Amino acid sequence: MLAVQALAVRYGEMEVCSDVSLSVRRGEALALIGESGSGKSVTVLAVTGLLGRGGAISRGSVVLDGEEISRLPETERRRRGLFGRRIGVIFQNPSRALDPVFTIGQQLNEALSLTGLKGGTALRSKGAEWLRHVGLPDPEEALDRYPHQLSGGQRQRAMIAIALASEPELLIADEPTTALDVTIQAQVLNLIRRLQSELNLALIIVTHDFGVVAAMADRVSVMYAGEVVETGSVTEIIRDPRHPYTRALLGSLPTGQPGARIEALPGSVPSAGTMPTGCRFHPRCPAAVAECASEEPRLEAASYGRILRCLRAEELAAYDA
Ligand SMILES: Nc1ncnc2c1ncn2[C@@H]1O[C@H](COP(=O)(O)OP(=O)(O)OP(=O)(O)O)[C@@H](O)[C@H]1O
Repeated sequence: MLAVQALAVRYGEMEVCSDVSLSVRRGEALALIGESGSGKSVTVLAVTGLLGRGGAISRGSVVLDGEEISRLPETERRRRGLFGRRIGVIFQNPSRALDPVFTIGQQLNEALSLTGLKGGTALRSKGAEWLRHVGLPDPEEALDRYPHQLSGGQRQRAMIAIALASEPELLIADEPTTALDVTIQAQVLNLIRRLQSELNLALIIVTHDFGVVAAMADRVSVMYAGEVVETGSVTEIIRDPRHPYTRALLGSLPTGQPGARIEALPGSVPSAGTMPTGCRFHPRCPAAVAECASEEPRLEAASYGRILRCLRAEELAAYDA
């Protein structure tokens, strides 16, 4: 459904994504994980044509269902209905995505009319059906409410209903539950997963939480400093992470043992102006050798069926074996 190949994105002079390759099939869920600032959101904005002022795709390709869309200007991509119609997006903060001056029903109508549905009664009953689908209490009544008259969890559900009402082929959820209570988080994640499977959607879920990855996704792409560094099946990556960064991410999870030490990864993601030479992760990498500081690793298929960006991938795998 979506194939992003060697994508680079700039804001003015700053290259904020340098080499992002990922793909997702119909009916499949891909998680995009990485620390804050690794370029996850920028990747999503580039795909949807929402980079905004000063932002542009500078290299690479974005192919949506066979059509190359990265060369289209942002406005053209949006006008042709790629965003909203073929790609549904759920943002971290529903207040950003929902328009405060229109009722939930009016916003649902707009999405539904993209599918060709017309007529007040038909729109209203379909709108209520969507709200019921996402588990909103009193859907009929909720149609006439403004976003501020709903709770945070309800707003998130309404946004999911609006994103799906236009019947997109690809759903992108960017940290869809970060702003919610943990109990509501689980409900909303289950809801997204259920709808994704019922509607056979391609799903990209952006997160920095491996728990979310495990619960939601079939495959995962790990991002670091504007690049994808490892891609593979969720089960395999959680059981046997290969890239030193993925290992560090998984190693920094609390184990649940009282008093157990959490292995913190020292330092932070470098920013666009201060990228290290060679491998971008080398200054923080416990496995780095001299070569890592000078040679840029490419994203390559490793012999054991994983896609990795690490000069020492084969060597470390042999060592582990
Ligand atoms: N509008 C913008 N103008 C300039 N730089 C930007 C803009 N938006 C993002 N960036 C930069 O792009 C880089 C990647 O940001 P992005 O928001 O994609 O990270 P992220 O991985 O989604 O982080 P988080 O988990 O915190 O959302 C950051 O260095 C950020 O400062």
